[in-house]
Amino acid sequence: LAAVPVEGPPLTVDGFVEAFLQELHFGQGVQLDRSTVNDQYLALARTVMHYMMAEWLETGRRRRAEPTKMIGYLSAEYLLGRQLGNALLATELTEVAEEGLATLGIDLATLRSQEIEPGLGNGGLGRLAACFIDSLAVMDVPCIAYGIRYEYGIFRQTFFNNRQLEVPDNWLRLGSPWEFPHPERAVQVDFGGHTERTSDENGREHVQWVPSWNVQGIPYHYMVPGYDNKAVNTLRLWSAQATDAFNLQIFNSGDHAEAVRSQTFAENISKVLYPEDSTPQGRELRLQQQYFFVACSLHDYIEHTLPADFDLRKLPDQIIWQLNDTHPVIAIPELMRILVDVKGFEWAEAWDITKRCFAYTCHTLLPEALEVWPVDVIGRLLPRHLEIIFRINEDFLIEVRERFPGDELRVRRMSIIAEHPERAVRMAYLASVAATKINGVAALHSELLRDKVLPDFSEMWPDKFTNVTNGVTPRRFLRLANPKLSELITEVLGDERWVTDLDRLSGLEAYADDASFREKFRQVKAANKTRLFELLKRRDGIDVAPDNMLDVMVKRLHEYKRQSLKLLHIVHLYESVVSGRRDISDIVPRTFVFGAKAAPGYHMAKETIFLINSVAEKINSDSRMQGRLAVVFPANYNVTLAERLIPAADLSEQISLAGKEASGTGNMKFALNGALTIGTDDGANVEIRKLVGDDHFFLFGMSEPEVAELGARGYVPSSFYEQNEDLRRAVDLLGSGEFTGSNRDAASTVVNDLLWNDRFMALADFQSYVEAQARVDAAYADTEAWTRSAILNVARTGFFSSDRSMRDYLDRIWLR
Ligand SMILES: CCc1ccc([C@H](C)CC(=O)N[C@@H]2O[C@H](CO)[C@@H](O)[C@H](O)[C@H]2O)cc1
Repeated sequence: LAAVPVEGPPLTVDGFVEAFLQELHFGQGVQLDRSTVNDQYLALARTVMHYMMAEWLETGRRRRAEPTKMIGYLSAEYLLGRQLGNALLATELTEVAEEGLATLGIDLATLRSQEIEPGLGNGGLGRLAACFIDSLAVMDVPCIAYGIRYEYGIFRQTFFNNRQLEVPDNWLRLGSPWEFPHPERAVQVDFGGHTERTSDENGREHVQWVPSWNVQGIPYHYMVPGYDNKAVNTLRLWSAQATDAFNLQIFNSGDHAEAVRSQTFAENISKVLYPEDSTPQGRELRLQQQYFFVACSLHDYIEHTLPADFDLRKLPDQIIWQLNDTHPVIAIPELMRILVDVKGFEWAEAWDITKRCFAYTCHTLLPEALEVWPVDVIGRLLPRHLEIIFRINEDFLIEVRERFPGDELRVRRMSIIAEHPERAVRMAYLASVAATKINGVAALHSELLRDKVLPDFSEMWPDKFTNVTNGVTPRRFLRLANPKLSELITEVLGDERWVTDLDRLSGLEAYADDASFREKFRQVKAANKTRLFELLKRRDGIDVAPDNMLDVMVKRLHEYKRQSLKLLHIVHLYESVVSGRRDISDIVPRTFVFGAKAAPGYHMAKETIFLINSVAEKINSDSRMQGRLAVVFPANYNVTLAERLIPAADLSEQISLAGKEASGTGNMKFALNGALTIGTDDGANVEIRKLVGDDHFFLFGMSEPEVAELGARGYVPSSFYEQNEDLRRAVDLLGSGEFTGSNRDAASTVVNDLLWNDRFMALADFQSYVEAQARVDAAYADTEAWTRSAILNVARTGFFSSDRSMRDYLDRIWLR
C-alpha cells in the first residue's frame, strides 16, 4: 500500500476551529450547543493529536528508514501528569487553541482542568521515567518506552478525621483520548506449568516450557512529543486480557460468574498499580505484572519491530534495554529463554548477547526496598525462568571462585540466590551480573552503591559502576508550570532556547544584582502564590495568608524523608509562643505546606499524616497565631498539584537523613523555580549546594559518614531528648494530647517511636535543623538578599535538566 503523506490541520485559528468542530461532530458525535465540558475536552485532545500525528508517523518512518541504536526503556511506572498542556506546548498550539476556543465561547483553562492525570506511578521513580522519555523525544533520540496500562493508578487520597483514606483511581472513567489501542498486535504471555527436556538427534538437549495458563497483552500506544523538533516518540503500555474471555457453554449452563472467571483473572494483572514505593510486599500478582509487561515488550520488539530476518547476534548493536530499578529485571532470563528455547541459540552465545543488552539503574538505598522473590514463588509462576536464573548463577559463581579462590564467604554473599531467611532470588544481584552498566541516580548515591550496597560487585567489576545524576524536564516543570517566570527569563535571555538548553539559565546570574529584575522576580513569585491560594481555596477550601513565607514539603510519606522532623520544628515554634517564651511577633510569618501520600500498608506513615493534620487543625484554629503560623495539607498530592505548588514556594524542605534519599527530584524542581533549599547533604542536595553555593543553601545535619559513625557507636534518641530543652518541650507537647483532642494515645505511635527507636535520627538532627531555620528567618527578612539568592538558584541549576541526564546516559551507558 502506498505511504500517503499525512498532513496535520493548518496551524491557524480557523484551521484549528474547523478541526475541533470536526472532532466534536464526527469524533464525539455531539453538536457544540449540546456538548458537555468532557465532550469538548475529548474533542480538543484528539484535535491536538491530529497536529502531532504527522510528526509521529514521520518519526516512525525515519526510525525504520535509518535504524540507529534504540533505547528500550522498561519501567513499571510512568507518572505522566496531565497531557493536554504539554501537547499544546509541543505543537505550539496554546495561543491558537485559546483564541479558537474563545470564538466558540469555550474557556481553554476549563477544558485543561477536565483532564484526569494518569497516575501510573508512585513517586520519584515513576516521574523520573516520564521526564526521561520527554527529554529523549526533545533530543530526537530513538526510544521505545514500555510499561503497564494500569486500569487504576495511584489511589486518590482523601482525609477523614485527619486520617488518610484511599479511593480507587478510576482514571479512565471519562475516556482516555491520548491512547491508541492495537489489539491486532496482542502478545500471548504464558505462566505456570512445568518444563520438559528432550534431546535432538545429535544429542543436544532442548528444554520445553509447558505453561498452564496464559493471557493476552494488548498494547496501547501513547505519543511522547518532542519540543519544536517535529519528533514524536512512543510509549507502549500493556493491558492484560483473557485469551478466551468468555465461555459460552458455561454461561449457557447458568454459571455466569464462572463464564467470565478467566477474564477477571487475566484483567487482574494490569488492574491496579501497587501503591508501595519502598517496601515490596512480595505479592505474586506483582511478579505477574512485572513478567507480563516485560514478556510483552521483548516479544513485541523482537517479533514486531525488528525486521523478520534480523540476526539476533547483532541485537546489542540495535537496542539497549534500560532497567528502571529491579522491577523489570525478569527481562534478563526472559531474553535468555527466547534466545535458547525459541531461537535455538547455544547457551554461551545467548548469554553473550544478553549481557550486552541491559543496563540497570538503582533508585534506592534502603535494603528493604531491594526486591527479592522467593524461589518457590518464581518456580511456581515461571519454572523455566527459575532454571535459567540458577544456571546464570552457577556460571557466575564459577567466575567468582576463579577471581577469589577459596573465598566461600564471598561466594555466599554474592550469590544471586539468597539462602536465608528463605531461598530467594536477589533481583539487584541478577541485574548486576547481567548488566553492562550499573548506575546510581546522584553522585553520593552512586558512591554508596559502590561502597555499601553492592561492594562485592564493584570490587569484581569496577568499570560497570557509573553515576548519572537525575534531572527534571524544564518543559513541564518550568515552561508550563511557571509561565510568568518563563516569560521573564525569555525576556532577559532574548529567546526561548533555554527550554531545550537549560544551561543558558546561567545568563540570569548578572541579573541577580539588578534591583528592577529582582522586583519583577518577586512579582512573579507573588502571582504564583495568588494562583496557588485560589486553587487551594477552590480545591480544598483552604485559606492561606498571602504574605507568609511558603515553606513546602511535598514527597511520599516515608520515615527516612523525615516529615516528623518538620513537624517537630512546627511544634517547637508553636510551643515557644504558647509557653510565652517567644512572642508571636518574633515569629517570621510562615505557612507550612505538606503534600504526601502514604503506602496504605505503611502504619507509621499513616500515623504521621494523622498527626500532621491534627497539629494543623490545632494551630490554624488558635487565634494566638493570628495566621502568622499556619499549616496546610492539601490532600492527594500529585503531578498536577506539584505544578501549582512548586512555582509558589519560598523554601524547599529536603531534610532526609544523609545517606537515605538516593537523589530526590523535587529538590531540583524547587531550585529551578526560585525556592531556596533547607537540606541535609543527601542525594542530589549535595550537587545542588555545590552549584548554587553555600550562601544560597541552608545546610544542616549530619553528613553520611557522621550518620554511619553515630549508628555504629549506638544511637540513643532519648539522650538527645533529655539534653535539649526545646526538643523535650516539643516532643512532650506533641505527645501530650494537645493536638489530638486530649487523646494522648493518638500521638503515641509517632512520639514513642521518635523517643525509643527513631531509625532515621530526627532527634539527633533537631538542634542543627532549628538553627538552620533561624538562619532562614534572618535571610528572609532581607528581601533583596533573599530574592538575589533565589535568582542565583535558578541561574545555577540548569545542570538538573533531564536532557543533561539523557546526554550522560548516552555517553556513559547507552552508546558505549
Ligand atoms: C515496592 C517496591 C518499590 C521499591 C522501590 C521503589 C522506587 C525505587 C522508589 C523510588 O521512587 N525511589 C526514588 O527514585 C527517585 C528517582 O531516581 C529518586 O530521586 C528518589 O531519591 C528515590 O527515593 C518503588 C517500589
